Amino acid sequence: VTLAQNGPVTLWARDAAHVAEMQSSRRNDRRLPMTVLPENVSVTAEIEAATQAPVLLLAMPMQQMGGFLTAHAARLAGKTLVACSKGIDLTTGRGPTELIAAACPDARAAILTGPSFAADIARGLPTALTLACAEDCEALQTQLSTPTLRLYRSTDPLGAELGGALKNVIAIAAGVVIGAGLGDSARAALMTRGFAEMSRLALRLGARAETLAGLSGFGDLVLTCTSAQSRNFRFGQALGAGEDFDPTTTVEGVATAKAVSVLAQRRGVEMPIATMVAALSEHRITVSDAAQALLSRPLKEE
Ligand SMILES: NC(=O)c1ccc[n+]([C@@H]2O[C@H](COP(=O)([O-])OP(=O)(O)OC[C@H]3O[C@@H](n4cnc5c(N)ncnc54)[C@H](O)[C@@H]3O)[C@@H](O)[C@H]2O)c1
Ligand SMILES: O=P(O)(O)OC[C@H](O)CO
Repeated sequence: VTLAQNGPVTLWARDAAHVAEMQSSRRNDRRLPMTVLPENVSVTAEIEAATQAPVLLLAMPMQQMGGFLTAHAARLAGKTLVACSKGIDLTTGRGPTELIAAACPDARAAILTGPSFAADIARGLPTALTLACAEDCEALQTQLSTPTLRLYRSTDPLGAELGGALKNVIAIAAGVVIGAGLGDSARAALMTRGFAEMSRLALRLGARAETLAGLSGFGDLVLTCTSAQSRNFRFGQALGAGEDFDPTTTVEGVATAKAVSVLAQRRGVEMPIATMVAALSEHRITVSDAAQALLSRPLKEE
């Protein structure tokens, strides 16, 4: 919707019936109700039509990205592929740009990530994101920036995608704290220690500290841990309150917590909050036992 301010956009959906619905109503009520698609957004179910563009934004759930890339690798060859997904692939332990590099070695991979609710962007509310690519991406930054979407470029895609992935895990934990009535002070402590955990793992994997301190890490962590617009936060809140949550809602932090726990153990990095979120999400531990386990850890320097 926002990129249509810069020129024609093709929106691809797999389901022809849903495409027909969107073409006639000019809305995607299932995913972005109340937003009318601009005239120069054309909707198609034909992947051939969608992959005519030189630049493609990949915005499907993280655990679906690998399959999509493999299925369409030939059509994606040589394209600029901008991943918008946040997470770590459970099967390979890879982030979005690594999945792209593995499936489409001659495509140019970038990650677009940061504090952004789709509904805010679609409403034209001011939003800032990180666009990270291994090589300089100044032209792409200009092409994808709009009057209300301000992109900052980075050459640290690893750091940017780890920030986007890990913040979802901490956001679940923040939701649990609020849902369980443990209070705002506990949430602030958890966000701070969660940021320390995110940075510890990301730097061990080769990311830059300044990337984690930027929009894709700190910025997205603050947004997602403090807003009920966040599905990860709301999922945690329901978990903390012992309530059910709609299983059809995309909650990227659940799979990411699982993937991170394995990654952290393999690399010998302490990730107590992520490990606890994985255990809570799988109902292997109660909220009170999880809180007790975190609070009773040995005292240490900050
Ligand atoms: N919604 C937001 O505010 C927001 C903001 C920034 C980043 N993201 C990220 O975008 C990614 C997608 O999440 P979302 O919010 O759009 O979820 P969503 O549940 O709203 O929509 C997911 C879309 O992906 C499609 N899809 C599912 N499997 C697919 C496949 N195999 N191939 C092609 N399309 C498929 C679904 O049909 C649906 O249209 C996530 O990684 C999320 O973290 C979301
Ligand atoms: O709804 P969430 O929790 O997936 O958050 C959406 C975006 O990632 C916020 O930056």
